[in-house]
Amino acid sequence: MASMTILPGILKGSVIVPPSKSISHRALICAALAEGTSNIGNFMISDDMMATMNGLRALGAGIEAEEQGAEGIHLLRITGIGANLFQEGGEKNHLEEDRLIDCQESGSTLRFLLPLAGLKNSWVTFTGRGRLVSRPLDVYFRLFDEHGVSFEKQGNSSLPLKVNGLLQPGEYRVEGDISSQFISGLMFLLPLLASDSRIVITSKLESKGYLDLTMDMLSRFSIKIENNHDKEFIIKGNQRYQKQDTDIEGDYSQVAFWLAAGLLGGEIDCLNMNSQSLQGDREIVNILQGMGGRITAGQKSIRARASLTKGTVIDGSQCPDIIPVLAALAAVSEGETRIINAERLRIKESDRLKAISTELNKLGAKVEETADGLDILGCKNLHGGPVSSWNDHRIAMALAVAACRCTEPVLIEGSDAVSKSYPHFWEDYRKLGGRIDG
Ligand SMILES: O=C(O)C1=C[C@@H](OP(=O)(O)O)[C@@H](O)[C@H](O)C1
Ligand SMILES: C=C(OP(=O)(O)O)C(=O)O
Repeated sequence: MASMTILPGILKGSVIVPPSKSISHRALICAALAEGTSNIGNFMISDDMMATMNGLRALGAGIEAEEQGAEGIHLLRITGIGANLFQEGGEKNHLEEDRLIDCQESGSTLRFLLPLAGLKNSWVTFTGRGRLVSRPLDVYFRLFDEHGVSFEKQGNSSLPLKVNGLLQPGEYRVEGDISSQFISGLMFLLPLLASDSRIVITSKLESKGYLDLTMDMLSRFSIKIENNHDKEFIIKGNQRYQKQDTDIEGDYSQVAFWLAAGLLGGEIDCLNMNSQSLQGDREIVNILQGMGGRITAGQKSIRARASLTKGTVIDGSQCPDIIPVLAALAAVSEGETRIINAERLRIKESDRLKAISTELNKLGAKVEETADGLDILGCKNLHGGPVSSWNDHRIAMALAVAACRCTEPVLIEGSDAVSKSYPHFWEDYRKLGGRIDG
């Protein structure tokens, strides 16, 4: 496990925000299911992306990557599985044999690729590590029982998991408040089945913006889903993905770190953004402005300038991934902040409510965990000291932002966790003037 020491100081300058991880997963999967070759530009190969790329290769897709510029950005050429997936004995029909898919620590990879294993009558084994082995999968287990897929696992942990198709079309009743990833996963698969299906949402729908991203990418690849007021999704069977070229836009979950850092003392220009994006984490702009942050959003860039931010109430139900960095900012903002409806943060790469409150408090913050969120009383500065990332990329990056307001060095243990979504985070931190040892 690597560690880094961040010396006191502010960040200033401009940064090219990495491409959206969520959109990249979706573009990869759609291209892999299409007939013919699709090109995906501005694609960054992080650990999670590698997991999805390798998983799709195991299912039969061809994926080649060519460097497209600085900082790990690539152009991918994806030869889709297309109709071969359905032809018994087809030349590229790799699903005839047992397949192994290592999802590493990526919840999206596991939950998006699992239903695809239900396209063929052969065993596919899913593995993973870290917290992924205990993140919830019960929704799928129930649906697999109801729709004709066998699975085998050992004891209480979900992984390794062996699955054997064929998933049957029909009615899929899914809770809306555990993970939207189950719903996205079904949306990728159900259009390929021989007859129509519908997904019925049985409780409050959270992380809804991620379903919008899924349906948007599906429609770009010619797959249609009818949305009945986010309560029911009607999906015709026998649809076919059509190849498509696309470029990935900047990531609003990642820009959140740089915007918060900009408000804490410097002035940061964040480039490569799409002001019309469907990403739910675009809400970061409104939340930061609501806290008094001087944020100026243009068509393709967002600027954050040093500001005296104030506490507020933040509802985490639709934008879970930006909560850790908002907690870090709130810890050094004037007054109280309440983060509510954020229970799902407990089932991410760490229990993020526990992780961020524990680590910010080590730095001298005043954060209390509640059942579904955090109560934070802002301080002018934090002192610094040793903290842990809990092996969670978003905790590591949030602590790096908090370090901008620390009077002493901050030692982050497990700083390499950033490779899950943003492998060159520390280089960008340095480019913005951050002083790092290690
Ligand atoms: O679909 C996606 O790309 C994601 C959905 C969200 O998960 P939940 O729906 O489980 O909240 C989010 O936290 C995750 O980082 C990415
Ligand atoms: C929770 C995350 O991703 P995943 O669910 O794909 O592991 C994340 O990136 O914060």
